[in-house]
Amino acid sequence: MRTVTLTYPMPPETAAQWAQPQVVALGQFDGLHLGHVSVIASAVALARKEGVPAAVMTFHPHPKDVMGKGDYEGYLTPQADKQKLLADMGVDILYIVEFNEQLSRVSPQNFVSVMLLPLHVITAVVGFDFRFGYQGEGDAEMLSELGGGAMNVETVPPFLLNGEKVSSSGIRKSLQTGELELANAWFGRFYHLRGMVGHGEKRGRTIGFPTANLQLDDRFVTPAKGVYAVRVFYNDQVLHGVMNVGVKPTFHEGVIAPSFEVHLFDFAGDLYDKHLKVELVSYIRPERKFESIPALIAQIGQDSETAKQLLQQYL
Ligand SMILES: Cc1cc2nc3c(=O)[nH]c(=O)nc-3n(C[C@H](O)[C@H](O)[C@H](O)COP(=O)(O)O)c2cc1C
Ligand SMILES: Nc1ncnc2c1ncn2[C@@H]1O[C@H](COP(=O)(O)OP(=O)(O)O)[C@@H](O)[C@H]1O
Repeated sequence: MRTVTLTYPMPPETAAQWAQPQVVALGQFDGLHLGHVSVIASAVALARKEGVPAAVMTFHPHPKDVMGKGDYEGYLTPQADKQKLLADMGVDILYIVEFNEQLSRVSPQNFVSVMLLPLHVITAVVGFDFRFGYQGEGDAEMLSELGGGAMNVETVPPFLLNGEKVSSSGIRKSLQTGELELANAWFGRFYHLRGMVGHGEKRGRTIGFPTANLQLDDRFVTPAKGVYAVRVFYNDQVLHGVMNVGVKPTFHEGVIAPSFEVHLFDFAGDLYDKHLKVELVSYIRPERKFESIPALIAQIGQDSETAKQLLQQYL
């Protein structure tokens, strides 16, 4: 897959370089959940049928990150993850349009005439609720009108799971309230975090549970505070473990930034500065303050047993 960064307005030489008959799926696609997958799979299938490249056009940073008041809660699939997942889906070209104040003011007309038609897009594939252009004035119907005869528009209906519409906002809410099962079902895979192992407070080893403290690679959506059964990808190995997301109220009175710490089963070794991918398989319990350190140790022991049971099916 080729990844191409575009800015508005697209310079003619850039358009000339990438202009070719192509099918383009348009959208933010943060999460690449089952709904997004159905839009992108439709685009890939259409492109294969027409014998042209399958492209995705998305925006970065997330419009809410740019337009909000600094309250954006992060990405479900940061850029690097998005690229990998899209390549795995058979996408040939990923256009990342730089989102900024200027782009937010572009009319639907100008977006289509400056960013789509010069690329010779033959079909644009969008989800049923796709909006574009200044204040979201444009929808699929307008996209089709503005494309004139040059560009078809295919609209993909909502993807339902147990009668509910799969959505990024629903996934964010589920992750933040500990409804991990629902979030994972809507993703069609396990939610994961990625990061380098940094130094913590060096207490873990003294209580019999060393924990690798993750410094996240990007601004991931923070899942609910608490304990998770996790699968950890380290080099070529898949290891099982238990993760605590939280502020360690047993040891800290004030508010500290949440930490993401993983205790790996059947592992001994140095993980500092190593890169881990951590898949969140099950939510076990909320984080809480313990009256004593032995009580916390006993609970972590129980959490580990629970996690081992839950992860058994993935051995
Ligand atoms: C499975 C697990 C569950 C945990 N649960 C809690 C908890 O409920 N409350 C709490 O204050 N700390 C909890 N912790 C965090 C420990 O307090 C922390 O791992 C320990 O203080 C070591 O921190 P360090 O790695 O920074 O040295 C948990 C840690 C693990 C691995
Ligand atoms: N089973 C294990 N799970 C996680 N980390 C381990 C394990 N065994 C050894 N380690 C190492 O120990 C470190 C964690 O020890 P800990 O005392 O909790 O220190 P820190 O507070 O710096 O995280 C990890 O970063 C890793 O290098």
